[in-house]
Amino acid sequence: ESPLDVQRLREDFPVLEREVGEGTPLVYFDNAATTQTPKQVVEAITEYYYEYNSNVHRGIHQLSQEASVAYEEAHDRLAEFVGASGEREEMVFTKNTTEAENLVAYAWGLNELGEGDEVVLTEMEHHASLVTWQQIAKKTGADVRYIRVDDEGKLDMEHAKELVGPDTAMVSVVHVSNVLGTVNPVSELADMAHEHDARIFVDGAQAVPNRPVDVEAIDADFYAFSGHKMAGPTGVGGLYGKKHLLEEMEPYQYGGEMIRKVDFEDATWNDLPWKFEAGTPVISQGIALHAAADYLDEIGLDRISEHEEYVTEYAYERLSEIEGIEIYGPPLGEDRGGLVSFNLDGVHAHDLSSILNDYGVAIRAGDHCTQPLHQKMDIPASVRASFYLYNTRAEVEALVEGVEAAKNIFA
Ligand SMILES: Cc1ncc(COP(=O)(O)O)c(CN[C@@H](CS)C(=O)O)c1O
Repeated sequence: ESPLDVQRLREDFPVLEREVGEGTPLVYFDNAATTQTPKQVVEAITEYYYEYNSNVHRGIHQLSQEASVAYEEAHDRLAEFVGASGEREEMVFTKNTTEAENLVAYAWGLNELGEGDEVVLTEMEHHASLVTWQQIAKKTGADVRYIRVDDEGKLDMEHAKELVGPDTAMVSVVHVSNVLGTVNPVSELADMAHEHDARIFVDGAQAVPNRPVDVEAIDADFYAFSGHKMAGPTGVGGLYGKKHLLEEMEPYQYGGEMIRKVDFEDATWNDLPWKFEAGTPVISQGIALHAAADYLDEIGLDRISEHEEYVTEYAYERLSEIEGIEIYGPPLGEDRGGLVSFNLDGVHAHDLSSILNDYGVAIRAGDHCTQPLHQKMDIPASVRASFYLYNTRAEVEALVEGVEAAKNIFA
């Protein structure tokens, strides 16, 4: 049984009542790309623009005071949401996970990396991490190494032990793979990195929305996530960083809000986290992200995780019954994210996704921003169904029906 009252929760998401095509009920299974947004979050945005829209950072007038307090408290709330005791000083708001990766790659990587240094990634990294560190390594003369992924889509930890060593300066690893669903042993990798005085960056885009995350228990040096993947709005992401690291880092974007004193010769920087938030920040988005964190905590992330497992294992089982289906990632019974990526023999992923669209099922087909992983798996693309707190086992039947239909058409 699911621990959630899904029918009640679905009332918070009007878009889920949508019909597509010729009156076909929408089955939204593209949550790893972006989740839907509950009324409570939309109302937080509306309330901001109707009642206290203003620029932040302490204008003298009342609206600016109210907006500043709300924006600052949103940082404290998201820090708490991921287990950061340093509150706002350890929580930078970015545009998304990708910008968080770039912030650390530029503000930390450009200064800390050089010839002889190594950045250790994994073969399952998203482009937000893989391309970013690959290009920063080119700029600094550092080398990149990739921890192998085995046939079950899990990290080869023996290989990780070989790669992480005295030349390692940074380990950057995805917490939950957006393709395989693999949940990586990020605490173990953090220990390995720290044994060699290296830093670890954890990409939590597919973890923070779906399971309790405690950055201090992991001992992550940096941890990134996106608001739009956790029932929040687009345009805001979170970068957790250990306070002493953020304090040592120079900003990589300059302008208003991030400065303290400026003269014609030089400038000094504002306190954390504002030092890393140049210009007018993501005000309404950050305030809405606070509402999203409250919404998810009210349900309970452990219950959301349990519900996702309930739907995912059913989808895995039902798809496995279809001849010609190949499912990627760890087998059932292992801890995995709320998604199933697969291919149907003889049917290109894009053809399958368009048939599924005819059945009202919204899934993703392509490389999911992990082209090297697909090259390694020797597949041009994959189809991915990804679930969230508002999906049901009954919806999985529409997915199965669509796959069967595609099989009859194409295979
Ligand atoms: C593991 C992981 N890491 C980083 C990102 C980037 O998140 P942004 O909010 O776009 O910056 C994503 C977003 N993956 C989307 C778009 S490709 C998917 O369909 O899988 C992700 O899954």
